[in-house]
Amino acid sequence: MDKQQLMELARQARERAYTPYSHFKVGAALLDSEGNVHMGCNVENAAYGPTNCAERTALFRAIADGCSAKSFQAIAVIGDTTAPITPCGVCRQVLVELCAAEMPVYMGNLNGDLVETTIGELLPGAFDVSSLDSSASRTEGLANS
Ligand SMILES: O=c1ccn([C@H]2C[C@H](O)[C@@H](CO)O2)c(=O)[nH]1
Ligand SMILES: [Zn+2]
Repeated sequence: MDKQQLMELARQARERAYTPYSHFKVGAALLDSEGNVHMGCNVENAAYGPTNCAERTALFRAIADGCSAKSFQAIAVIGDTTAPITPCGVCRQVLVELCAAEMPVYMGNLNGDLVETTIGELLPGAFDVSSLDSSASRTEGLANS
């Protein structure tokens, strides 16, 4: 499965988006370690806050289907944007949690533009599991005092 094929699946996932409020449809396709693809779309809510982005829908589906964190090969995201769509901050945080820093992230639009990056580039210096290490916090606390 190449990046164009994964993007085409994201494009198909986008058609299923539930967007009665923004009318802004987004699709995502997440390639797992076995070559299976988990598709996601954004799902909005009248209370706005509970809205789930396409990227997180795909990631959470894959975890619920039994995939391991950090085992994914790539994710493609597509929206009807002038420049290729870029994941929101909340999705970047979830991508950091569940994907390897160097995993390819393909960002596209309906015109066929495609930009490739990684979650490490999208969210440098992220707060992640290593940030919760209490001995590291203590060491930094001592260094800062
Ligand atoms: O990368 C993105 C950016 C936005 N959205 C959704 C959230 C909301 O439903 C709509 C408008 O922000 O697009 C996504 O799904 N993914
Ligand atoms: Zn998001």
